[in-house]
Amino acid sequence: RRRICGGATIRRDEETGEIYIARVIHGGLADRSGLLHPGDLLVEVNGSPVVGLEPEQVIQILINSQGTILFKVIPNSTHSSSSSQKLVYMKAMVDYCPLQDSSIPCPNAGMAFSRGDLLEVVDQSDGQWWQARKLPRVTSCAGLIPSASMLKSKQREQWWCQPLQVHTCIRPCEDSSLLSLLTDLSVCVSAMSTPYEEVALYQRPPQENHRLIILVGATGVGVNELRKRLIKLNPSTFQGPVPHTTRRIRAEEQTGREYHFVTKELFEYMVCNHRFVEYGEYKGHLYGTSTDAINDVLRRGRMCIIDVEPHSIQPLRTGKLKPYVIFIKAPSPDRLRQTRRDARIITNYTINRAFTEDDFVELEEASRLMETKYKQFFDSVLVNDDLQDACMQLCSIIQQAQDEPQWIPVSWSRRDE
Ligand SMILES: Nc1ncnc2c1ncn2[C@@H]1O[C@H](COP(=O)(O)OP(=O)(O)OP(=O)(O)O)[C@@H](O)[C@H]1O
Repeated sequence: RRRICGGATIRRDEETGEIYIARVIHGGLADRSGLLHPGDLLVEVNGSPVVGLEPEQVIQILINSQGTILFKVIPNSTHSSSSSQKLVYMKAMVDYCPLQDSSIPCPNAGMAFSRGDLLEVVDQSDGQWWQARKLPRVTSCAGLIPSASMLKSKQREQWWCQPLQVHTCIRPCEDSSLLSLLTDLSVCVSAMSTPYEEVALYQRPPQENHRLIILVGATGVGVNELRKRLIKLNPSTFQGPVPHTTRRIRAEEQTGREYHFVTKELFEYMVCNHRFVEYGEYKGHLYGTSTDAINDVLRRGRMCIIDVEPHSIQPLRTGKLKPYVIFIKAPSPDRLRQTRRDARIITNYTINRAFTEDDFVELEEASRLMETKYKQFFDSVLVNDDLQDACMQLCSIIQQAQDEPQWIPVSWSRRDE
């Protein structure tokens, strides 16, 4: 059994009754003193022998002590300096709460985190429990988090033991298409196999292609409007990929400019070969955005801006595209009503009308759900309040994404990716 005391956890050897320092919490009191190390045998606390005591009794001695606390320890001769450990950075792809985890040796020393949090892992010497701090750093003291393998087995356990959880996990929030359902399932499965994603700071070398910029947001929040405005603002820098379509070419159009006009057979062939990021049907014709069209824009040295459904982000997360994902978030309900007075809801076939009260409620809810569900994939969140402001903020976020160091998965930098 283990308990925490002054930034260290202790454990009792059940055979001998001896009390040992189990781990020293990085940045805590004991760590800063430099005097206690994992494996040290605790002999006395303030002159009282502790051998044979329960860890709780040792804690009680500490609680009752006033002023200086005196430990008598026999140092662990084999301990290796923890300061020599390399810092590793991880993005959490799952949520974790130590207070709901019965297996944690010491819940008080645990650190809660949620999907998308950036963790600085300071100690991986234990195969089961690591020590980490959240970034940006608010405290110098680290907390216990389950190791990747530990978290994987916890996730697997939850998956198999709680069928209801699986159901919740895969329930799509904004549309119920089979594709969305399957992609949600794949997001869950991938979070189970990679609960932490190792990340590193990446600065795009000037000669390398720009990072793909992905905009996502709930229907009607203004993703398309922002994308269009951005491209209009600086068409020589920002560009959208040229989509493919099976509809007939019109007199004023040119293939490869407005669209790549292709036959239905070729389109279907491309679908089968996974060449589309997204595709769909409109008035009996097929339309789609291909990865080749994205690469065309990037190869020409431009910044490619696309807007996709959130379930299309995962397949785009590759070392070649190094996508930077910006979530376009709905503003507060009041601001939504004030700013969208002249806005129009336009959907595929027949609808082109002003926003109603129900639309505002739905939009706000959809935006909130989307953020909760996919936040681990977002690099930045932009509130689309005043349109001009949002457009300017978007420009500056994109500039930073391209020119300043950003956290990306380390796997994206590997040559074999
Ligand atoms: N910040 C804003 N202030 C006022 N009106 C806005 C703002 N952002 C977008 N709009 C307007 O809201 C309406 C919906 O925007 P838009 O078509 O870009 O939504 P969308 O998120 O792309 O939706 P969809 O996914 O259905 O295409 C448009 O009339 C657009 O001009």
